[in-house]
Order: sequence, then C-alpha cells, then structure tokens
Amino acid sequence: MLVLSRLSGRCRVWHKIVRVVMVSAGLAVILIGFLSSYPSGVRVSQSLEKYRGPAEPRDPARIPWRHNRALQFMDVDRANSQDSDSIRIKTDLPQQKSKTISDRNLEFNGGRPTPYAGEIPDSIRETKGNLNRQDQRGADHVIKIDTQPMTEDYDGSLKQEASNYVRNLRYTADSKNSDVLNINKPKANNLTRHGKHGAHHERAWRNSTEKPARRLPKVLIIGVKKAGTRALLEFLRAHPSIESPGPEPHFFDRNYHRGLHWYRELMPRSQADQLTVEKTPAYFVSPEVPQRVHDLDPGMKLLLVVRDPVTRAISDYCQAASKRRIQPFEQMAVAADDSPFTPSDTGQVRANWSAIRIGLYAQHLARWLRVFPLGQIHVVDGQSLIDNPASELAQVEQFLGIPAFTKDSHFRLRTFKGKFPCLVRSDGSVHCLNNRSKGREHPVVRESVLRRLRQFYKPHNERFFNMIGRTFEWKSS
Ligand SMILES: Nc1ncnc2c1ncn2[C@@H]1O[C@H](COP(=O)(O)OS(=O)(=O)O)[C@@H](OP(=O)(O)O)[C@H]1O
Repeated sequence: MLVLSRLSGRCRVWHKIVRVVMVSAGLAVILIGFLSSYPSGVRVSQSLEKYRGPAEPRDPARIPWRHNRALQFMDVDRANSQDSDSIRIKTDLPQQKSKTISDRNLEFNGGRPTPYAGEIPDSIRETKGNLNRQDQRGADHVIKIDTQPMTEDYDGSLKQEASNYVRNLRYTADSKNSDVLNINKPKANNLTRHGKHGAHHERAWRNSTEKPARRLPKVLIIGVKKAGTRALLEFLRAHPSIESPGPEPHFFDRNYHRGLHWYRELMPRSQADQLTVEKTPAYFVSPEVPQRVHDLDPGMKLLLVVRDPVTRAISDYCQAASKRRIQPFEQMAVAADDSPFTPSDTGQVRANWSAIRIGLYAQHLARWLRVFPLGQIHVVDGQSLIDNPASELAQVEQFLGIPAFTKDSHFRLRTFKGKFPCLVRSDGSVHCLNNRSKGREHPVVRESVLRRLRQFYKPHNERFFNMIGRTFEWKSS
C-alpha cells in the first residue's frame, strides 16, 4: 500500500511537469509562427492601419506579401487627380537605395474597401501606376494614371473613386532588405500644381510661414446641376487664393452621417488666408441642406450657377440618357393630352420628373433664403460663364473678397467642342473640361414642346428674378 501511494504521488508530480512543458511548447510555437508571418520591415502607423481592408488573398504570381514594403500613403495631392491624369507625389527613399519604380512594382490596391468609395469599379481595377523618372531622394514624381476608364461617368463619382484608389496605392519593394518607401504629400513650398496659374500660386504658398492644413470650406457651389458648376469650379481653383477638392463631396446631403472629420479629410491643404471651395450641385435641391450648412457655418458664402431651365432640363436628360435607355425627351417632359405617344404643346408638363423639377429655381431658392440672407448668395450666369468667363469670374472674386486675378488671357474661347472656353495654364497648356460628360449633343426638341416648357417655367422664372433682383434672357414664349 505504502509503495503504491508513493508511486501515485510521483505520477502526479510528473503529470504536472509534462503539462507545463507542453503548454510552454505550444505557446512558443504560436509565438514563432506569428513572428515569422509578420512582414519584416513594414512600418505602418496606427492611423494608416485603419484604412487597410481585410488581408488580401495571396497571389502566387506576385511577390510574396511578406516581402512587400507596403505602405499606403494618404497625402497624394488628390485635387490634382481629378482633371488631369497625373498625380504628383514626393518620395522619401534614401539615395543609396534609389531604384527605378515602374509599373512592375507599383500597383494599385484594387478591390479593397476604401475609406470613401467602397468597391473600386472593375473598369479601373487593373489600372497601373507609373513613375516616370529615376527615383531620387525627395524627387518630385509624377505617377501617370490611365484615366480613360474613369471618364465613363459624369464628373464626380468615378473620378472620386479613382482618387480614392490612388490613396491606396502600394509600393512593393523587390528586395527584402530595401527600406520602407514613405510617400508623402510634397511640402507646400515645393508644391508645383497643375491647374494653377503657376508662379503666382506657388508664391502664395512660399511666402506663408503657416503650416498648410485641411480646412473646411468657406464657399460652396450649391448648384444648379448642369448649369456650368464644373466650369465655375475649374476656373475658380486656378486662383491663388482658392483651394478645392475635385470630386463632389455630397457631404450635406448623402454623406452627412459620416461626420465633419470625414468631410475635412476630403479637403486639400490650404493656408489660413486661402478659401476652400467645394461644389455639389445636389445641395441646391435637397431640402435638409440649407439648415445643415448654416449649422456648420452661418457665414458660408454660396455660389449658384443658373441656366435657362429648359436647356438645363435637356442637358440633364442627356446625362441620364448617356447612362441608360430612356424615352425621348419630349415624352419624358410633357404628358400628351390624348395619346401617351404624342406630346403636344397643351399637355401637362411632368413637374415631378427631376429634370423638370430642378429648374424650379424659385422654389429651391426660397428654402435657402429662409436660412441665409441674399447677400451671402451670388448668382452666376451660366451662359455668360461660357461667353465671357473672365468677367463672370471677376464678379465672383469680388463677392468672395479675394484679389482680382482672372484675366481674359486665362481663357481660350470656343475651343472645347467649338463652343466652350478652356483654361490656359501658366505653361501654355490648355485645360478643357471632360470631353465625354460636358457639351453633349442635345436632341432636337419640337418647337411646340419647347414653347410648352417655356410657358410652364415663365411664372417660376419671374418669381426667381424677383427674389434675386436680377433678370436673365431666358425665352419665356
Ligand atoms: N467651359 C465649359 N466647358 C464645358 N462645358 C461648359 C463650360 N462652361 C459651361 N459649360 C456647361 O456646363 C454644363 C454642365 O454643367 P455642370 O458642370 O454644372 O454639370 S454637372 O451638374 O456637374 O454634371 C454643360 O452642359 P451640356 O452642354 O449640356 O453638357 C455645358 O453647357
């Protein structure tokens, strides 16, 4: 009995020792496994980490993930990417590690969730970036991006996705031992921007001692959709006192729930004495927007571009028709008296159709005037913006209280599609608006239908003219 009880006591001790050894070995295996799977040399800050999507499935055709010195960079000059197909970045690669970066090792991070736009459209998923110069420390690089597939949609949405896409560009080093490549926005005083009138604008940055920061807009182009809002923004952002994001943020209407931090992050960096302007034409017709804008900044300056509502409706129709098959404009706009297929000059105008409803300027403006004084709203004549852009811009500059800058020589008239002005940059290059989404050919609309629409809009236009104390030469019969 004594022998048996001693033996069982020893067994318990051995049992305990074996358990401790096994647990320790298990923990060691897990720890080694974790350390070896972690990508060596990757330095990704917490703030960047949150923008990472779920881990990418490994693709054996690519360089293994653990060899990637992948760093997502946040501060690409996004505004630049909207209207040209190049994006300037600054690299921080030590000279001795200098290497040529080509589309072989620079790839877009397709398919990952992005902070703003969700899924990347298939059409641009395979787009490649390219640095066009030998890499040097601090070199100002230009990544060329094929924007062709991005121009399918009208301004805004796809372009915005494209720029988000670029935010998630990854650099893949091809050697295990190379340094992390930090790609940051160029410092303000080295910034050379497309779209600005060159030297003048750079001087504004260089003379300032303050750090550039992302600032919320002080000016909104609130509408009207299809009245020339993009042209106004493009012309305005050439001014040295103006900064703007290229895409439409849609903050006060559909993205309000995302909060001010989200909104501010969309803004480009600017100096304290510059004004940030954004344009989202949907603001003008969204009932909840005026109060929201006022809540943010009761001193917000508002720009409203207007155009003959009949032509505007046709332009709106063209945009919709470019995306999906829809009935002819005449049938969409006017309900026939006797037959649904023969619209006539006596039929009911379909005022509920958004293309018609947006043109009821007085109705929409009334909502804004409940919240903002008329003095804070400047109305831009969309037709004059085409015929005489410098003079229209001069009035905007005066309203915004920024130095007079825009001159006739900044424009080349009737250059785009033989009708529209284009911007002349300081280097002499000419910048026109998006070829596919602007200046679409309008369908021929019968005179009787046009007359019916003009009759319909007449009282609304007059009310609008009374509200703003100014008239426009829109035909009323
Ligand atoms: N410089 C220049 N270049 C090209 N187009 C110009 C320009 N200035 C004004 N426009 C007119 O702008 C119309 C499009 O208006 P928006 O930019 O407000 O459209 S959008 O709401 O942003 O989709 C567009 O309408 P459509 O011609 O019907 O396409 C143009 O008439």
